[in-house]
Amino acid sequence: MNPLIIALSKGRLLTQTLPLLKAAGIEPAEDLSDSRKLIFDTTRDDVKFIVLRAVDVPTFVARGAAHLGVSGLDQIAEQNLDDLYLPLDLKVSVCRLMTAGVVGAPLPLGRRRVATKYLHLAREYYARTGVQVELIKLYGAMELAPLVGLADEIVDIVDTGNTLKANGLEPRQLIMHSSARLVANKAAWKTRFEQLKPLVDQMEAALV
Ligand SMILES: Nc1ncnc2c1ncn2[C@@H]1O[C@H](COP(=O)(O)OP(=O)(O)OP(=O)(O)O)[C@@H](O)[C@H]1O
Ligand SMILES: O=P(O)(O)OC[C@H]1O[C@H](OP(=O)(O)OP(=O)(O)O)[C@H](O)[C@@H]1O
Repeated sequence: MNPLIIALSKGRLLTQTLPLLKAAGIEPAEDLSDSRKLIFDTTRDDVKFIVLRAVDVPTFVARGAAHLGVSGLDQIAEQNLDDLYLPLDLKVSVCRLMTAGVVGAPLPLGRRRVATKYLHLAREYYARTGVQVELIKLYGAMELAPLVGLADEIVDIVDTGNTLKANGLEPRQLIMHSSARLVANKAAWKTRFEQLKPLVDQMEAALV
């Protein structure tokens, strides 16, 4: 059988996932974080890691280019892809997707300008709550948008709230809770069940 491909992303998800994979007997053969390589051997001959941008992990797994991956539920929900199965909540990278705005600033009576990288989830949320919005797609530093008059509100990830506070913003409405999830390709979950199930069970046993 071809090696099992696990899609990971650098940053907080990687740091928090590697100990769980280690508990399942899988470690990278070299340090992932300061390498330019994108495919890595592991301590198991039948397992390889690929390293992607966090936002791309659901795509690789949904299309079967990776069998398993780690992604935030926010990203999974935003992309709303078929063919993904979520066998395990890793209970790390816990955060909330929220609306936020300048402390005390009134909202416009008419259409609200909202800056976010979560276009799909934001559109769904405002439609559900009956608010007319103009969505402005950004790729980062969302907190800046209300400060310079680009937007009336943002939709972004909040954890401690420190980033909002440091920029004079306040959290408003909760859209969803998120945490890191193991994502499996649905077909692979069936065809490779004997290989995947023990791995997921070992990771689950290592959760604190
Ligand atoms: N401050 C935070 N605290 C806890 N979890 C977070 C926080 N920010 C993001 N996350 C979660 O971690 C996931 C990955 O975030 P990360 O910052 O590693 O990637 P990214 O910013 O989406 O991607 P990139 O750095 O490639 O632009 C997010 O999808 C979200 O679920
Ligand atoms: O409530 P807090 O604990 O302050 O966390 C929230 C911040 O964390 C994320 O950014 P991150 O630090 O991942 O940087 P990024 O913009 O590169 O994703 C998110 O986009 C917020 O800006």
